[in-house]
Amino acid sequence: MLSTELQFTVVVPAAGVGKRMAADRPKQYLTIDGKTVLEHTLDKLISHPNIQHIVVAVHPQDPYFDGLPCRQQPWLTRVDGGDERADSVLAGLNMLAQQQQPDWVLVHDAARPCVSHSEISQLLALAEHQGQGGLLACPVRDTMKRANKDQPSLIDKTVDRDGLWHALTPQFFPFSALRTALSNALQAKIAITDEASAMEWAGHPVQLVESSDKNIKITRPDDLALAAFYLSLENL
Ligand SMILES: Nc1ccn([C@@H]2O[C@H](COP(=O)(O)OP(=O)(O)OP(=O)(O)O)[C@@H](O)[C@H]2O)c(=O)n1
Ligand SMILES: C[C@](O)(CO)[C@H](O)COP(=O)(O)O
Repeated sequence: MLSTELQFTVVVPAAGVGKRMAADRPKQYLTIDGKTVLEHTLDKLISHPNIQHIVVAVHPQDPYFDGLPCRQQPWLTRVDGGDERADSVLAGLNMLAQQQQPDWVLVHDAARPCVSHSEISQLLALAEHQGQGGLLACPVRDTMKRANKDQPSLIDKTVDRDGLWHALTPQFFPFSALRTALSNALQAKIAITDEASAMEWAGHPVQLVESSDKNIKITRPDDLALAAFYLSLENL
């Protein structure tokens, strides 16, 4: 059990437009049980006993965020997001660097409201025992195929799934190392789709912490009902 003296800050990238969801608004503002996906995620995070502050990266022209009841909470800071998720995360890290320079930082997708406190605690324990950062992940369970580049509906080959994992969030790293790695990777035009890939590129070891596959990222239309189902299980 983590000591509650250990308190952490989370950067939540929430500046996406949700193209794949194809809804009338960005998916983080779609609602489940009368609450937006973003609010579900923020409530889940701030109710964890070891989380004290959240920096949310929001699209500069976002018309929804300022209308959320939690907007005035002292534990919440807004920052303008960027063109890509990695730019939004870096904007949050740069905001934190001006305020507090924490030892460690969590990064968690706004679109992942189903993460559990126990999974977050398992990840945070890396700060006490390993000293190396890591991410929540779940092992691949299906046979994996790579499509033919020229004929995408044709299989090019089967990919050995042994040792393959789905990277999820939160991802948890020493603050200064992550900010440097992410900034340098973006300057080098490296394709960065999660924080771990920046840390890997910079040569840091990254730990895999097994997570439930309930910790889905709401991405496509069917995901919203699935997330609602998983959230309903939390109240049983
Ligand atoms: N420029 C961006 C792009 C994405 N995100 C956030 O990163 C998380 C994961 O990204 P993704 O699922 O790809 O969200 P979208 O980019 O909105 O989805 P799409 O790719 O379908 O447009 C989401 O919480 C999203 O809001 C962000 O903060 N800034
Ligand atoms: C960070 C992430 O959720 C880990 O799987 C994923 O890389 C986000 O990718 P997206 O294309 O921005 O959804």
